[in-house]
Amino acid sequence: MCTAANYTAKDHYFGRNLDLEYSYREAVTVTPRNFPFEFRRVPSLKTHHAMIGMATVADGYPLYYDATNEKGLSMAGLNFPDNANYKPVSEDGTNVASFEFIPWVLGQFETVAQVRDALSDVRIVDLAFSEEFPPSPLHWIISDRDESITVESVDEGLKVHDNPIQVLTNNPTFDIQLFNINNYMSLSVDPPEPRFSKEIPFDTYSRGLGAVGLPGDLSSMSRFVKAAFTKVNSVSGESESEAISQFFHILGSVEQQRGCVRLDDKYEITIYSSCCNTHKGIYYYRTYENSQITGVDMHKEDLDGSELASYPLVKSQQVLMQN
Ligand SMILES: C[C@H](CCC(=O)NCCS(=O)(=O)O)[C@H]1CC[C@H]2[C@@H]3CC[C@@H]4C[C@H](O)CC[C@]4(C)[C@H]3C[C@H](O)[C@]12C
Repeated sequence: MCTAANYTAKDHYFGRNLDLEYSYREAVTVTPRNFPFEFRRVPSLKTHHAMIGMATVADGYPLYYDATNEKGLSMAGLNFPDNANYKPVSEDGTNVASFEFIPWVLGQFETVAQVRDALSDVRIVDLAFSEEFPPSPLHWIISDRDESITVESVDEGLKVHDNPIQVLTNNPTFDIQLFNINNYMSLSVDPPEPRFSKEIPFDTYSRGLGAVGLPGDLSSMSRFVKAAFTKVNSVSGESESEAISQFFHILGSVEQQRGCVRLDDKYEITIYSSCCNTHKGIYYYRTYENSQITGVDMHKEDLDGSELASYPLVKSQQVLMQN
């Protein structure tokens, strides 16, 4: 399970939690403009927009989980088991393999509007990167500063949903996630007005009563509602420090603590949380054990080069002793 979100203060921020019980050796990876992107069934991109994000690099190829390009367009893949349906390669249309989708989009486009147009003849095809990396069942959120869409390749074909909440989690399909939000329309950050009955002497004995009913469990529908409530009501100062702190608190509202979701002999945890300043191209992250925010600035790399730059995650806790 995972959660992705957007937040806008002075700059725009995009990031996600990766919730899993194991790690794929992910690293913060910058792909410069002249790294040759070869694709299986669509023309390669010899030059393209540079991008930064979290990836497993396999045979020199960045398998991105989430990334942002130098124009500020961002994209993340989140688990979508049983619903994702990738298609066989066809003679017509634009056949993009699921593992190519992030580089193919971020390599060429600057805005969600451009992506929406381009997707009209795209089919996500069921080609594997390798035996070690078969296709994962994913759906995607694609965002710029102004809007987000959710892209789902399902039995009926490719669905592109507007995502006004700018949050994505996992199952069920996005139309159901959006509909489910209706159940929570009366939640509020303000103290409630008693409307239950005039007969009962209600007492606002605690702060926060306006949002009683907001789910707190870690299921995917509940995380969608919780992250949406936190995100749409979020307030912060405009400085980088205030904005990224707020962003990590939005993701923190749905993070997974070890022990709460059991998978056979393991537990699902939030392996990392990321927050990219999409304007500055700085990718910040925290890991389950490292609460310190670590950053990688894409503009410190040679973006006209052709070699990937990869930064393995700093995973151990950074404690600042004060005496
Ligand atoms: C598993 C993760 C989602 C986390 C999640 O939701 N976990 C709940 C599991 S559960 O549903 O609760 O059981 C997803 C998110 C992004 C994915 C990578 C995308 C690039 C690449 C694509 C290739 O084709 C296959 C390998 C590849 C490295 C992918 C591996 C894996 O699939 C990643 C990490």
